[in-house]
Amino acid sequence: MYLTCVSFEKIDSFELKFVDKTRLNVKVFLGYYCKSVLGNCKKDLSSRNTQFISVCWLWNWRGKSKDEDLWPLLNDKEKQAPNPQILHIINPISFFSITDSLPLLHSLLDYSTMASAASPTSLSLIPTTSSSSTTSRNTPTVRLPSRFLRSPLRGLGFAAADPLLSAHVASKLRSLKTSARPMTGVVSMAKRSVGDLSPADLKGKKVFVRADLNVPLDDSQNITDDTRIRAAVPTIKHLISNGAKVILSSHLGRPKGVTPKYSLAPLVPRLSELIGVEVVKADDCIGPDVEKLVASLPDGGVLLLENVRFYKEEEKNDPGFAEKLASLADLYVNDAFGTAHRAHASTEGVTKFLRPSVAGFLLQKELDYLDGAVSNPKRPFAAIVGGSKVSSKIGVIESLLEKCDILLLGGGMIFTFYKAQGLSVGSSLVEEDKLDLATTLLEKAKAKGVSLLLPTDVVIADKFAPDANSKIVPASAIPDGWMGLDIGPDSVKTFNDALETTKTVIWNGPMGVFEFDKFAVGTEAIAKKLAELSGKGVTTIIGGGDSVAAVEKVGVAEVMSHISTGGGASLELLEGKILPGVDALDEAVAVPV
Ligand SMILES: Nc1ncnc2c1ncn2[C@@H]1O[C@H](COP(=O)(O)OP(=O)(O)O)[C@@H](O)[C@H]1O
Ligand SMILES: O=C(OP(=O)(O)O)[C@H](O)COP(=O)(O)O
Repeated sequence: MYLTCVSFEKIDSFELKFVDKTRLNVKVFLGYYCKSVLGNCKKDLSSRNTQFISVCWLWNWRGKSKDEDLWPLLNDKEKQAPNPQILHIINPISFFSITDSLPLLHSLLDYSTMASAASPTSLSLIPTTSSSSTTSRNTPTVRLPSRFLRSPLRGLGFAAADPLLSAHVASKLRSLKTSARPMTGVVSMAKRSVGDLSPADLKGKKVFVRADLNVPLDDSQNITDDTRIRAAVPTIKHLISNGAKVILSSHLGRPKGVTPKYSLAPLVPRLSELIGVEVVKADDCIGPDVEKLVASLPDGGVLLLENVRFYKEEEKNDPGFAEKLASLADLYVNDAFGTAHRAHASTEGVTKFLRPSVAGFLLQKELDYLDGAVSNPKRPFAAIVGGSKVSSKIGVIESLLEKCDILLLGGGMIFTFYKAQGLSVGSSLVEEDKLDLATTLLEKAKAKGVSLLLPTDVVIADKFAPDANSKIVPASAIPDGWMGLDIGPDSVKTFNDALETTKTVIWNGPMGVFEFDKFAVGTEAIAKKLAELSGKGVTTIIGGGDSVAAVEKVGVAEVMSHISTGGGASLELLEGKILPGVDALDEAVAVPV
């Protein structure tokens, strides 16, 4: 039996068709990632007479062309596999939540029970609108009503790894068991967590923990916001209290080679204080000296490796470098949610060399929360995007236009849009190669009826410094030699009015250079507005190192619904993208049938 979901995006119902007569041998994949589902299917393609149920309801796969879909993941032999149902996995998009899936699953399984009693068979899910080579006029069909479909919804998190559901499906499958061949199990595709490891798995083990300790530092190397360090503590404490030796790794900033300014050394005192253990600091992240420090690490000890981005191999996800990192440890825990959208050596590469590779508590918590809140947001849903990582974040806007009702842009992002509209932007931050994209995005927003608001006035400065001369000008009147460093008061008012109607707001990227008091007004005003909305029951999610630092500075972090340690990561999650750092981790263990 092989059952998979095929693009549900533009359809409101689909059919279940019995397409093949084979002996019943059921394998169920409850999947979040079609990629993983396919990976698992591939393992079994070679074995004859294995059929699958693949219920991959949570992954919203947006393959735009054949090259981007799952087809290329199959090798030539697999593409010609005798099992024709494999074709249906080419572009699976599914939108079910666990709750929605239960009745669906029940009906599938009940129906397959009936069908198997009559004639052992194979199932395939085919959209009603599609034509399929495996559809035959005589195939029995069940039409599932559109209420089983919830669109557009996707998931990634651990909350959905409902063991009850896995157990339920397993018991259903037991009732389908035939003597012909045994059934294999129910695989819930959620990720394995550090909490799933037993004390015996951890005692005396060297654990490579990738955290995101990319905290803001001032010119004197003082930590200006320790949110990310605090967020990393529960996993580290759990490991040391179970007698593990923690080898802690992180990046800081975006250094090009070894740069003392980006050393992790300034984090050691705060980290030690929060963990309650004197953290040892290595001057490198690989090599003989590090190996010696690891060898002398006691059970329950913590060794902080130097900034992993001092090696260019980190961002290149160089396998040799990943292997060197991995060679320091016995197992891997990824707790770096803020960096989970990067396929780097310490977030993705190491998983190829370390088993188990599991998620830390922070990663788990972030996915649990964000998945629920942004995959099915209460509306109107607004996103506020600012900050300085224009090239990373401008691309996200296209997807946000699909999800949001209101999109507010601020920070360094806006000048690329102004310039694209023919305005002069002085010496403001501009991504020249994104001008066309900015124009397209403005047109798309209009066509989709999304309220995309750009600031109408800006605070400009004559230099990038806290003591710069400043003035407020309309967005259309930035003189040469001046740069925009904050949004102006009219824009704050317009943004506040727009936010007034919302039920969910996600914010990533400050509205201005809030580190300088003169240019912090716009950011602080938005922070205060979101705090006020939180008090009225609006879901408010703040993501990103600097955005979180900004709300901490204003003293309103506590009242927000969720403070996320990842800005780019939370936006990519919202986009429906696979986060490679999550994807690479071990799947949760199968429930045997
Ligand atoms: N108009 C601007 N010009 C230059 N830098 C800006 C501007 N507005 C905001 N920034 C800077 O953006 C940085 C934060 O950007 P980013 O890293 O994208 O946000 P986050 O860390 O919240 O994800 C801050 O250091 C801030 O000073
Ligand atoms: O600060 C981070 O991301 P964020 O600014 O999107 O929150 C993470 O540490 C990732 O850093 P990167 O965007 O340099 O890969």
